[in-house]
Amino acid sequence: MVDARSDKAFPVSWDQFHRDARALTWRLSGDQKWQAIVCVTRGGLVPAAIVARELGIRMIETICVASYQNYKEQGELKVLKPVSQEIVDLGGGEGAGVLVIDDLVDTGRTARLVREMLPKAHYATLYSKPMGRPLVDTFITEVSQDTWIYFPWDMGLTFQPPIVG
Ligand SMILES: O=P(O)(O)OC[C@H]1O[C@H](OP(=O)(O)OP(=O)(O)O)[C@H](O)[C@@H]1O
Ligand code: HPA
Ligand SMILES: [Mg+2]
Repeated sequence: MVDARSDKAFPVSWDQFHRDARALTWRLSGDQKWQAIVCVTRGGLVPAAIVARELGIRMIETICVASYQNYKEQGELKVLKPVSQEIVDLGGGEGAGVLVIDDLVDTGRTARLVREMLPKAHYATLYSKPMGRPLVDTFITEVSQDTWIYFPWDMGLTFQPPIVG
């Protein structure tokens, strides 16, 4: 489980995730009226649902990318479905007025690719690591590069042996 990339664990409960998603929404709820949310699947689906509910946004698009296989190993970045031209053209083009939501930025490779498609969009994540941070406009919590974030949908309740005994 421990490797050079991530020897610390940052487990996030459903409660914490929900609180962080609401905190992100507060930061995004200023004067700007978002025309649409683009969520980066699959990790962006859950935060996007919460943010969309809080901001009253019903225009929601996906961009489907995959890169991490076998957990923690990043492979080739694959775009399985790009964002539609209709969404790119909103607000005058290049994604202006569009809010991109993902669960986190790590190396920033995913964010860089999405930004090429939507250069004027606002990129928001719940969590960030130092390498990806320059690519995000708004985020809630930063963890170190060698930390692995465990999302609630990837975990379950397990018995913990007593500390003594
Ligand atoms: O900054 P990066 O190093 O590119 O990593 C961040 C991306 O990695 C994860 O997605 P993943 O490709 O594992 O797919 P998933 O969302 O379907 O889990 C995460 O949800 C981000 O989208
Ligand atoms: O720290 C992480 N946790 C879960 N998925 C990820 N994908 C890239 N980095 C991470
Ligand atoms: Mg993802």
